[in-house]
Amino acid sequence: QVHAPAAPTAPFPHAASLRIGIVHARWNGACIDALVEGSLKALTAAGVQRDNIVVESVPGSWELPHATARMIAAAQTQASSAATDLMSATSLLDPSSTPSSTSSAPSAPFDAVISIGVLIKGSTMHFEYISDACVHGLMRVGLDSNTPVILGVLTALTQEQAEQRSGIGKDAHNHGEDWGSAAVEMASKTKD
Ligand SMILES: O=Nc1c(NC[C@H](O)[C@H](O)[C@H](O)CO)[nH]c(=O)[nH]c1=O
Repeated sequence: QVHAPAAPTAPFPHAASLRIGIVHARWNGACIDALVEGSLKALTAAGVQRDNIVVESVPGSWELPHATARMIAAAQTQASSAATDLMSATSLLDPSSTPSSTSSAPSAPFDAVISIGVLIKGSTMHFEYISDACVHGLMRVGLDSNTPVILGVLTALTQEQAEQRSGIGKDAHNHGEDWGSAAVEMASKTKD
């Protein structure tokens, strides 16, 4: 089994301020739980604050592109509307004005999102169609939103393959850890 290249050793100075989203499907729950935990482990080990990681779930991998797009868009809208409120409340034209409410600082958009799903081949072509649509959909969401979307979708031919890549079993490797490292690296690139 080929492992991802080691993450760059350079520390990521912005890690403590990064906001990371994780969207995960619920099919094949044992693998999903392990992959999410592996991603969280790598993110926090790199210095990302657990409070800055938002985790959401969807029924299956088919729903990942839509949910990922909505998670990114919601955070961007919330951040821009909060910033607008702040600006309108402290009008530069009227220095005496003060913020109307003690609103907290605008919530920031996500710096990267990890989309996690586990697809296992069955006896029909369902697996192929969902896998293809999901992977291409996630690529499009990342490009359209200009937010790094990390591909955390296992497309396994057998249960054993899925478990091996979820860190379950002898000599298994949890790919969730690689996805967490990739998220920090890509998110940091937009901060540098
Ligand atoms: O069928 N197998 C799988 C699956 N099917 C459900 C699909 O993603 C979707 O949720 C439903 O079709 C409803 O839209 N979803 C997975 O994540 N893994 C699978 O292995």
